[in-house]
Amino acid sequence: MATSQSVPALRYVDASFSYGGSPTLTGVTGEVQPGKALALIGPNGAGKTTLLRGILGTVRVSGTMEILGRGDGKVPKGAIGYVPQVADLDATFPVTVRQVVMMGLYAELGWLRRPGASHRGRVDAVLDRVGLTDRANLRFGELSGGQRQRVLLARSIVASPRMILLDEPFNGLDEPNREALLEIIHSVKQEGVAVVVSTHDLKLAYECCEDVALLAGRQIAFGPIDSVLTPDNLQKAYGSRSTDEFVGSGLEEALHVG
Ligand SMILES: Nc1ncnc2c1ncn2[C@@H]1O[C@H](COP(=O)(O)OP(=O)(O)OP(=O)(O)O)[C@@H](O)[C@H]1O
Repeated sequence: MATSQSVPALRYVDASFSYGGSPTLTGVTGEVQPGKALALIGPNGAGKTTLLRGILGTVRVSGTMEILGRGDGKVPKGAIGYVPQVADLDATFPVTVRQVVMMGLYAELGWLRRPGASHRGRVDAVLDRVGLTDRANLRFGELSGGQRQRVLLARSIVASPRMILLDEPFNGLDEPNREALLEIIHSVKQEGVAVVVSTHDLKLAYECCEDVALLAGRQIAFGPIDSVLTPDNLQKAYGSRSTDEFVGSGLEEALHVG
């Protein structure tokens, strides 16, 4: 878990992100302190996932990007937890909930992947934390979508990361699962973990994030949520698109504020 409040967990200055050709996302400047959360907000194709991939080192980044105080991309094993947008696990794959969470320790376990009692204890503790102890031996595919999302979050935090990246984690979740996920995010923040979450859900941003990066192929604005999510900035990001598709997300209300 994080120990220093002075070194940002993530800091980038005029960073650009590309898949090899011309940049997909440009002009990104901002930082996330340990124990704080940043929401990445923007329309489809804005570059939210791309920015997360930049942190993970799977897309090309130019400009400055420092992760946990390092600018060389050499992040300690297990220091970043990741919950992808689309589950990277086939729900029909015969693997138990406990095994899925254990995957979060693979970097520590090495290629033999032989967990000891302490690894099993950590998996049990994190399953308890996400409220799924009684589901531990079920097949992953037998769980509801929201429960699966909680398992994937458990997998991302079992190695005690210093930063977690969540790609649209609340898509399609019902209220109890949404609440459960929010509570876990709040509790890991209290332990000093930095959180970066891509979301279309502005309410979520208000509920758990201090800062927002508003993106639309470039960074429109970065900073405290109230100063970024202004009608003017949202219009810049979303243009003249109908707000119908955002009903319930908080965007429609935000665009009509003031
Ligand atoms: N592997 C890839 N190779 C090339 N271009 C890609 C790749 N993945 C995404 N892109 C492009 O990068 C741009 C940004 O996509 P990205 O997935 O980062 O947007 P997003 O803001 O996360 O969108 P959404 O809200 O729909 O998930 C899009 O134009 C997309 O087509």
